Amino acid sequence: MLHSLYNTSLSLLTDLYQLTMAYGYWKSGTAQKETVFNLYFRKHPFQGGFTVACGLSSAIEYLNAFSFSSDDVRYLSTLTGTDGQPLFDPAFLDYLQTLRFTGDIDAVPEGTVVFPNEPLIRVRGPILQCQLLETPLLTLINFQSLIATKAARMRLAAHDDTLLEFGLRRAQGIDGGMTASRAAYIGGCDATSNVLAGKLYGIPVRGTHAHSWVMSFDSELESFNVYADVLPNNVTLLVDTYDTIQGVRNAVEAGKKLRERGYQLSAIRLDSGDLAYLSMEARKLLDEAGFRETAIVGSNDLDEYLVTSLKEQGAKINIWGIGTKLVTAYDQPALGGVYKLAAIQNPAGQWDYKLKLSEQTIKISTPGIQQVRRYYNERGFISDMIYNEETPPAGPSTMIDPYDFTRQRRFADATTFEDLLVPVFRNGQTVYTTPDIQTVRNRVTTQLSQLHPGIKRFTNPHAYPVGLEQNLHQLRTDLILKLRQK
Ligand SMILES: Nc1ncnc2c1ncn2[C@@H]1O[C@H](COP(=O)(O)OP(=O)(O)OP(=O)(O)O)[C@@H](O)[C@H]1O
Ligand SMILES: O=P(O)(O)OC[C@H]1O[C@H](OP(=O)(O)OP(=O)(O)O)[C@H](O)[C@@H]1O
Ligand SMILES: O=C(O)c1cccnc1
Repeated sequence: MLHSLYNTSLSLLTDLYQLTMAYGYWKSGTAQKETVFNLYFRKHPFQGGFTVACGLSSAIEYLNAFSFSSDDVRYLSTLTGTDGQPLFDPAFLDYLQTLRFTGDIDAVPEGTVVFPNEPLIRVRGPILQCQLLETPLLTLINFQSLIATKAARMRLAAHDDTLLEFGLRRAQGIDGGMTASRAAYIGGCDATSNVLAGKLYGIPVRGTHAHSWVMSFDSELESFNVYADVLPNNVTLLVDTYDTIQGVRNAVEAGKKLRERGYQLSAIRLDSGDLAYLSMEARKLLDEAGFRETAIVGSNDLDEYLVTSLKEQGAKINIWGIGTKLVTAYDQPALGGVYKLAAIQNPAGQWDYKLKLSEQTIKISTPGIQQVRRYYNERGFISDMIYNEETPPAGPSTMIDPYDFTRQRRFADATTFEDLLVPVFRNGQTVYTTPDIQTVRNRVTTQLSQLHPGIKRFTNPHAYPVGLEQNLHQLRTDLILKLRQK
């Protein structure tokens, strides 16, 4: 039975302004207005060409546990405004105590490769509830998608080598460490050093030993022999505490003793110096001594660029231990996912579409009850079209680049398509079976294998085509013009 950090109510894990707006809706009698919000991002992280959606299972747990306890409302009752008077009417706090999520959610399954402007989560329901979900949904999806994407890039760099996530000690706190371990596994790591993540999420755990083990003995060789004695079935020896080449020779000595007992020296680890040169030298020494099966682990501030470079240099590393730069998403510490109102139902039961204007074209939102249609040919997926479910494409449709309407595309070469958002909640009840973590991880592998290599490259990746279906594009354009005229 796996457990999670999100299955107790975390309803106060939100920004105060969500609660003041909720209060405003309640007080003005508009709390029940039916709305649709979309969660999406505008730009891939790491100047990359793809993003891996991650965090939905945490969001589902969060929503299932969503409620305000008497303790929560007691705290809210202590909040005061600028005049020192209570912020919230006690009747509103009573209302909060009975509040549950009653809406619908459609979402892209975890592990799906996604692109800018595509809704990853679409929330439909009373405006008060939808608004309260903005901050927690963004908290859960932004970070996990960021780390899953970073890990997927590491996986692309490492090809078929083993990838170990070693980041807990450098993570952004406990939750940063826990969710990073989960997302890193989904993105393509093979195991984590984080034992609690292993227990809670069912991720394989792996590890070597630290320099302190070696330093605690009078000699390196003695430290290796004792380690091999006590854990003969898990021997990876860290060889760089004093002199790496001598360390490899000592590992070979310890390995020979281990062999006499019927065990194998599983690996050595290099954690400093020139990892290309030292791994090639170590490989020679190991091979000459008959330890051809002994692997070489490389660690030390690695990222996808260094792994790529080291492989190009001919490094003989076949297991990569990656910590800081993975779990902190070092070169881009946040994914800028946003959550925008896209439609409000009017009293006649029709949708009034909503759009946020901006001087920056990229920040103008898109209205509509959005769905994403992904088109495939025999090699993989070739483009995505965002459409309004109220005006679905009838047959082959033209899609239009939201930032340049002269860029249009028809799907002449597509053989099949699939709609990416699937029903997750209906009337507040889960209608989705969360896949196990292995299935999610496999989805990432499959999806990346279907993506053109130009989109996966790290430098100036090719932009995957994503556009708006022509009716949605027209709706958006008309709304922009109308709002600008006001
Ligand atoms: N052949 C190489 N090509 C490019 N970068 C490398 C190579 N070998 C190691 N690096 C990287 O260079 C960076 C600095 O390594 P450096 O050798 O200065 O660390 P170190 O001082 O040996 O290690 P530490 O400070 O942990 O003891 C690390 O990110 C490391 O992974
Ligand atoms: O380098 P990372 O990708 O973050 O991987 C984790 C690092 O953590 C350990 O180092 P330690 O905490 O002993 O620090 P140090 O090697 O930097 O001295 C380990 O030896 C790795 O070098
Ligand atoms: O097991 C290891 O080698 C390890 C674990 C955490 C951080 N650095 C290394």
